[in-house]
Amino acid sequence: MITKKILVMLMDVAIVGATGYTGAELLRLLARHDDVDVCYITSRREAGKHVFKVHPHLKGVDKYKELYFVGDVDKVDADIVFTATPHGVSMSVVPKFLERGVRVIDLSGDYRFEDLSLYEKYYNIKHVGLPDVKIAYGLPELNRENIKKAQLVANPGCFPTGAILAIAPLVKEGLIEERVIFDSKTGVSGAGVNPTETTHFPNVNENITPYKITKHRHAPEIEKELNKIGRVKVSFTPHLAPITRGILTTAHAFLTEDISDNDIIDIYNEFYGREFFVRIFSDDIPRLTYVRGTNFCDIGGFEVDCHGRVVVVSCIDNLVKGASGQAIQNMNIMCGFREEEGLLDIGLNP
Ligand SMILES: NC(=O)C1=CN([C@@H]2O[C@H](COP(=O)(O)OP(=O)(O)OC[C@H]3O[C@@H](n4cnc5c(N)ncnc54)[C@H](OP(=O)(O)O)[C@@H]3O)[C@@H](O)[C@H]2O)C=CC1
Ligand SMILES: CC(=O)N[C@@H](CCC(=O)OP(=O)(O)O)C(=O)O
Repeated sequence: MITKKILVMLMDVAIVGATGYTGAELLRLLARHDDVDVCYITSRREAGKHVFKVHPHLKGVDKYKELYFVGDVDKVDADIVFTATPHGVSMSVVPKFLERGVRVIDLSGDYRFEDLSLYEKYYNIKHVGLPDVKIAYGLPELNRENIKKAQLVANPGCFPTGAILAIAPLVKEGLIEERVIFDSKTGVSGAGVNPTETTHFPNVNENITPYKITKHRHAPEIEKELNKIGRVKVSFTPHLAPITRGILTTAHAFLTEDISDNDIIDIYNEFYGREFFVRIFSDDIPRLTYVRGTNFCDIGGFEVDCHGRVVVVSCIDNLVKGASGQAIQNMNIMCGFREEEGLLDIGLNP
C-alpha cells in the first residue's frame, strides 16, 4: 500500500524573555499559529523549568509539551527570534543573532530610532550603535513594504501604535494644524511583570494617574513616525488606569478646512479600507473590551466641535496590537505567511 505523506515545513522561532508579559503573550498567540514551531524560550530566573510550570494558562497546548526554558541566550538557534526584553538588554543580544543571519523582531525601544541621539536623550542610556542590516519600523499599516525586506523589525511602542493609527489619515491628507495632542489611558500590564510601588494594587485601584506628563519617551517616537507622512508637533500625556490591559487614546487636533464628521469618516475608511486589523467605528465609540486579547486597533469618535477641533479615539490591547500581536503580524509579513495567521481572536462585550 502506498501512503501519501504531506510534509509541512514549520519555521523555528524563539522567544528571548519568555517569562515577561509580552513573551507570555507571544506564546499564547503562537500556540495557534500553523506555520511556526516554538523551539527555544529563555529566562534567567526560570531556566530548566517547563513552560507549563511558569505559564499554567498554556497547559494542554500540545506543541509546547517538550518546551523548557533555557538560561543561556547564546544557545538559542532559530529562523526567527523575538526579543521580548527590556530596552538596553535587547541591544546586547540582537546583534549576535543578526550576525548569524537570523531575522529578529525586537519588542523594545532599542531599534525604533534612526537618530540615536534622540534615543539616548529619552531612554537615558548609551546606544551600542545600529547594525548594518535593513531595519524597519514595524507598523504594518504604514510601513508594510519595508517590513517585508527587513532583517530586523523594531516593533513599535504600545502608545505610539494607538496614537499614530488614530491620526495618520488626517496628517497624510494635510487636514490638521501642526500641533496634535494625544491623551492616553493605559492598563498596568504595560509596566511589565515586575511589581513596583506605582503598580501596587491600592495605588492603582480607583485612581487614574497621569505620569511623565510632558516627557514620556513615546512622544518623540510618535512625532518622528508621523513626520514621515506629514508635518506635526506632538504633545502626549499617558495615564495609568485601574485596568490590566488596553490603551485608549484620545487625539485632539484643529482642522485647517471646514469639513464634516462624515467627511472625516470617509477619509478613514479610504485610508484603512483594506487593513484587516483596523476597524473604523463610524457611528460608535470604541471600547477597550472590544479589542481585549485581539490584534485590532479600533478607531472612532470622529467629531468636530464648534471651534474646529477634531477628536478621534483609538483602542488597542497593549499586549497584542501594542506588542506581541503586532510582532507576529510583522513576522507573518517578513515570512510571507498570511498576515492574520495566529491573530484571529475577537474581543469581548462586556
Ligand atoms: N508590556 C507592554 O505592554 C509592552 C512592552 N513593550 C516592550 O517589550 C519588552 C518586554 O516587555 P514586557 O514583557 O512587558 O517586560 P517584562 O518585564 O514583563 O519581561 C521582561 C523579560 O525580559 C527578560 N530579561 C530581563 N532582563 C534580561 C537580561 N538581562 N537578559 C535576558 N533576559 C532578560 C525577563 O526574563 P527573566 O527575568 O526571567 O530572565 C523577562 O522575560 C520591553 O522592552 C517593553 O518595553 C512594548 C510594548 C508594550
Ligand atoms: C503602564 C506603563 O508603565 N507603561 C509603559 C509602557 C512602555 C513600553 O511599553 O515601553 P516601550 O514600548 O518603550 O518598550 C510606560 O509608560 O513606560
